[in-house]
Amino acid sequence: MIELNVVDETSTLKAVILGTARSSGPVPTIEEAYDPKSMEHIKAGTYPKEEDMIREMDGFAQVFHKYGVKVYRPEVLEDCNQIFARDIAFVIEDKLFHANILPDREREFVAIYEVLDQIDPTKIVRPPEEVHIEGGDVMPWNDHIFIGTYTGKDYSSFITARTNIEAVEFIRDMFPNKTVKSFELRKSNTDPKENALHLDCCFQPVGKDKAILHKNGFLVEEEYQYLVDYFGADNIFEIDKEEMYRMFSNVFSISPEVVVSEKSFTRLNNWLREQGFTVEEIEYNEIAKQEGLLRCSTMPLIRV
Ligand SMILES: NC(=O)NCCC[C@H](N)C(=O)O
Repeated sequence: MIELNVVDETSTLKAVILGTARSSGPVPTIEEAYDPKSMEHIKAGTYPKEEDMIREMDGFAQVFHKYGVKVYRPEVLEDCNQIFARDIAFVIEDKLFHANILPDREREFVAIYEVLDQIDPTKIVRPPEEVHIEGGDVMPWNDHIFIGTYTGKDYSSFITARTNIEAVEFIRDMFPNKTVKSFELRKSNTDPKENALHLDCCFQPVGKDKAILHKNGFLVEEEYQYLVDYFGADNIFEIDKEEMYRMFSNVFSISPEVVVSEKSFTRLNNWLREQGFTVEEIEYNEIAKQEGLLRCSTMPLIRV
């Protein structure tokens, strides 16, 4: 049995699901794309090739092996994009939540049955249908749970809005002893530089008390300020629009000391090293073309 345990973003990782780029299907049409960065690359003829994405994900898997992390991969479904394991489910404490994800992505969940079969069924929670939620928007952080959301009346017009107010209330009810803090995120169906697809596209804690943050990803200044005050301005690495677009906030922590990052994120990687982190640099810029990076490709099961 897998004894689920995740209470933060950075404790030492013991078991994780890593998505797969195998059989991810033909290049989608613009109508089939569900994020603006993929759309941009479809239009430009630069959509990533499957073989390149497989190579990048294999590089990520090798880092996990180096650190003794147990890695589960989804069963490969034919012509199905299963790269972003993060969004289909998430673990808080000892429960795995089956996300009510964008309908276009629903098929991805069944493919992790190998993991589901090893979890006590009473620990698997399916939120009610009206609760829209994706793991990229959910971050347990000790006595807090941070959640990205969008509550505008035009919610349904944004394919980039994945977590609604019902989700925030649902998580609040599930964890009455935690502070559930929600953040309104900036959404754009067409401009990836003005779109925080998920909370992890504009914010992520690293180490024990630091965070990467992008102000323009937040619609409400006080909510952005909450994070600055919570971590302290000196502990924040603020990224600009271009860096958000390149997904600087979507690195991934293997422990409070070790962060996996993209090789080309020089400014961030230097800052991380100055702060005393070990930075495991890998290539991931082809996957980045689909508006997701390292955190998005993983679904932690056990951190201790
Ligand atoms: N947590 C994340 O930000 N996941 C990235 C998902 C990217 C994918 N193209 C999507 O739009 O669902």
